[in-house]
Amino acid sequence: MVHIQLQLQDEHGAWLLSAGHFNLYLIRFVSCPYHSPTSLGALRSVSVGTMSDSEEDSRDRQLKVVLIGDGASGKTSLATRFAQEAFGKQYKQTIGLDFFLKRITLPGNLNVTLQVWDIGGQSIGGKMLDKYIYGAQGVLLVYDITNYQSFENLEDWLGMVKKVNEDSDVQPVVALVGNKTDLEHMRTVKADRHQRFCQENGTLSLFVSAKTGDSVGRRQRVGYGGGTAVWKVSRQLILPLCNSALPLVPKVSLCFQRVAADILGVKLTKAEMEQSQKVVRAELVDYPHDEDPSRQEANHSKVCCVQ
Ligand SMILES: Nc1nc2c(ncn2[C@@H]2O[C@H](COP(=O)(O)OP(=O)(O)OP(=O)(O)O)[C@@H](O)[C@H]2O)c(=O)[nH]1
Repeated sequence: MVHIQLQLQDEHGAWLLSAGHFNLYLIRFVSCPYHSPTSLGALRSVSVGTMSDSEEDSRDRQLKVVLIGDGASGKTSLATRFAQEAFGKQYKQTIGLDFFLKRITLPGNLNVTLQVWDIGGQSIGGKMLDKYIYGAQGVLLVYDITNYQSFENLEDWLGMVKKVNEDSDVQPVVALVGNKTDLEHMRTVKADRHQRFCQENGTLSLFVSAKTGDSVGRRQRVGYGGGTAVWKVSRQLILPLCNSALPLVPKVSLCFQRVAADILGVKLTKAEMEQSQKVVRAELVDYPHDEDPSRQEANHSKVCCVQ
């Protein structure tokens, strides 16, 4: 086992990443020009050493999770909410990709370091996308519930994930993430379209708001899609929730936690799910489908969220 210490700075000298015990594929990443130099700066240092068996036993598990989906669907916001509990209103397009690291603990005191690869929406036509996705154990397919096109384009994003993994025995855990649920009143992608996509493609199903950190609006029964032989989908996690009298909604951090747990085959109990989530009630205002949501701006104040 090789122990690697990496330190990366952006072009302004801010630390992007400083951590050890990385897998070898990240080293490949560093040594190849996968990244636009404008968003990933200098590699500060690399040290390589060996690790004993006992050290290896006690080390954190490392998981690579990629966020993909159209530009402005909220991938960076989700990653920032997860890693830094922060949200920025201003849109700054991700060029290439950005990294986030966060350590989480799963049941059984299992420490997991998630490497979150936030892939810019413009990468869909680019040459590097397959390389960014390669090796990911988890894939969050993100769309904006108020932007139907961002949902439609998921076929292309998922197609790329399938292509990258076509020769692989182990398939990534894929989650469909409907973001911006705080804008429920502007929703253009119906929840049943979302669920159908999950069933057809065997993905996990999540609704979130990077802005609030929660899922708000229509109370969402968290569930898995129907599953196919192609995708690795564990149903263990969801059963307790499906049986729950009160459907629950996840916090952003729980989405990442659930994907990590599913990758590692760890079962989260209902109590563990509830620990990191708030149930949010919202009064809904339903509009005719053919109405342009932008014309509904004046009615936004009718939506009231009670926590
Ligand atoms: N209301 C609301 N706005 C959000 C939410 N998530 C993101 N946004 C906003 O949507 C815009 C785009 O968010 P980003 O996170 O930069 O989107 P992205 O998918 O990373 O975009 P690319 O870098 O182009 O791929 C920003 O103005 C965010 O503030 C959300 O949950 N609710």
